Amino acid sequence: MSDAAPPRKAPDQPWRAEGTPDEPPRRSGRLRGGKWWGLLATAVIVFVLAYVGLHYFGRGDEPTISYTQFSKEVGAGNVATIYSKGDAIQGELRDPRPNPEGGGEYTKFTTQRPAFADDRLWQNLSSHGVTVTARPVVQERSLLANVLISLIPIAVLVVVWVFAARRLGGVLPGAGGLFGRRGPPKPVGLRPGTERTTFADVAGIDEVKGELDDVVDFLEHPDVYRSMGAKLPRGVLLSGPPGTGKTLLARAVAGEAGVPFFSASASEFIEMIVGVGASRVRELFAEARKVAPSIIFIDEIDTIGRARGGSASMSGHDEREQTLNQILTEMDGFSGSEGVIVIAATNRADILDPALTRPGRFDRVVTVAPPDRAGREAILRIHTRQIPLAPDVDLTQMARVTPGMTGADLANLANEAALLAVKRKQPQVTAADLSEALEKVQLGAERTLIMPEDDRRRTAYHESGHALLGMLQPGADPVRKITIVPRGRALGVTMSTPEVERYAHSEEYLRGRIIGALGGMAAEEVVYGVVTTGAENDLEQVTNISRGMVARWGMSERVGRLSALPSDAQQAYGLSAAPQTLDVIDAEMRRIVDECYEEACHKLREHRSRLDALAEALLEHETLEEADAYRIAGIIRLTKVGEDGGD
Ligand SMILES: Nc1ncnc2c1ncn2[C@@H]1O[C@H](COP(=O)(O)OP(=O)(O)OP(=O)(O)O)[C@@H](O)[C@H]1O
Ligand SMILES: [Zn+2]
Repeated sequence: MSDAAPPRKAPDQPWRAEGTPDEPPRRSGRLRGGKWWGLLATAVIVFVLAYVGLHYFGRGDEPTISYTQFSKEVGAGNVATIYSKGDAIQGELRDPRPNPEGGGEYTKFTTQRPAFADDRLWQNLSSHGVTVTARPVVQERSLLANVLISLIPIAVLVVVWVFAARRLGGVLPGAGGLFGRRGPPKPVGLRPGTERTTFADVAGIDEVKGELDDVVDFLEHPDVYRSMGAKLPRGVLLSGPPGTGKTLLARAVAGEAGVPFFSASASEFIEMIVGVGASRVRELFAEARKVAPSIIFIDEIDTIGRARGGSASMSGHDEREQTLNQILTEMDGFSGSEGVIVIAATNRADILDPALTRPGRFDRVVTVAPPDRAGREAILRIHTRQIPLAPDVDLTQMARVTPGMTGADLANLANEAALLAVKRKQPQVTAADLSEALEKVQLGAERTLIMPEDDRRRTAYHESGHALLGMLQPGADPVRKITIVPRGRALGVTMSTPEVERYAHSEEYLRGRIIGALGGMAAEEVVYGVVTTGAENDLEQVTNISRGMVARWGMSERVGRLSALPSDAQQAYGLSAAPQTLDVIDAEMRRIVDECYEEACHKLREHRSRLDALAEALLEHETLEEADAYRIAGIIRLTKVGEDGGD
């Protein structure tokens, strides 16, 4: 939109767009546009006030004369015309008279007839040839004036509205619609001098950054990818609890690549009338395509993307579905080389419509977990970059006492501490400010799951049990990472992946897997004597592997070398397992699992000091990488010839 273009009518847009710092013309265009609006609004107000003033108060040339004076002039035959309304009289003389109030002569005048006057005025007027008009001009004028006056508050409101709307970047519903904040994407939210967000502003989620690296690379060099005919992800779904930095990450991807960033919240699409959401989605994508490569960020995608068949009201439901379909249609419509990448965020990935995660849509799902201790320290460093810290502040210690807190919580913590320091008129933020702020933030941060200390300890032992047994089994998949940072419904995770892809598994390997999976429960039993409910997933694994061993892979003497559980194809031919066979399968599975559990407990007792060491290290660091885990457990990882050794 050129600077002086007249306001165009357009639907308001629920998204915000941010240019990049390399696009100054657009930004300054918006600034000048703002001034122009200000000038116009001021001019309108001045004009209205002046007009009203002139018409309403601007009759200083008609002096008010006394009724006595007026009667005298009538009697003298000097009154030419009068206009009257009620008892108010306005009139004109034939010959000018000296003003009784002083100030020269007058011909026009106004006066007021007293209610008690009993002077047969009408006869008097007609006998002296006065033209009498009963609908005075003054009424017409005051009507106009009244209209204008009543317009003033509206005008003021409108002006305030426009300014507020521009300030808030279109957050006010409808304001943009009336006043045409349309045209090319406006870099709202990027004030001059604001630095762009980059990966340097994001800490504690390095894996996630790693997963987004190629997206950045693609946005930076779309031509390279295009000339190779390479297809790129169209949609990335960031899934994780609130405050873990999903929005920040999306913005950082745009910042790293130096491309425009459009952000919208899915809930904003569906607040309005049916059908509007879909058309807004269309507009949003059209705008993003115009300036591609670019990023569209859709927050709270679950509000429109939840699996169909929910209990929403009819119209709300329709609107949601239409909006969702429009998003899917737009994404399907990408040729894949346009360079518009959609990043969506949710904290409920579990309820999303599977249509969203189909190939060609949000086919890359990236989990964003709350940070571990080292991550929290890094985040605290980022958010205290601008804050002068007293020498007694120890961010490492701060990270240690903030388990479970997210990036947003930590940012809030740093800010609260700074506010306290300001209130106390200190030159620097001290350790005392930080710990007081922590109390305040923890009280307020209900959404954060802060695990009680004994639950953390139990989780640390549980994961250490899995990990240690994984490390002790000869030939088991190496342990890659252990963490007690909660992810989704899991309180902790131990990851082990094979060195090379395996296609056939020995019985020993499978038993090792079962022992490892039981390691968490076994550790709880060894250390606490009782087992908690955190092992559901472990038991699922155990069941699957043992059933396979017994019923599929012929690893049980009693069942024999039979495929005792018919496959789908076999079932189609009417094959099913005999009830006796099922009983035997059951008994054999139990035998294997019981043996494995015995062995797990036995091994953990034997290596109790290693178990303790791992658990303590986990409590301290929350996450252990492969090399550290093996070092702390004091286990030398045996590598096969030709493989790269660990550390
Ligand atoms: N990993 C992080 N590194 C640095 N700062 C972070 C991080 N995570 C969160 N923050 C801080 O918290 C703020 C809020 O995070 P953000 O809005 O990106 O979280 P979110 O995951 O999108 O949350 P929500 O689901 O509530 O929208 C960020 O602007 C940033 O200041
Ligand atoms: Zn477990």
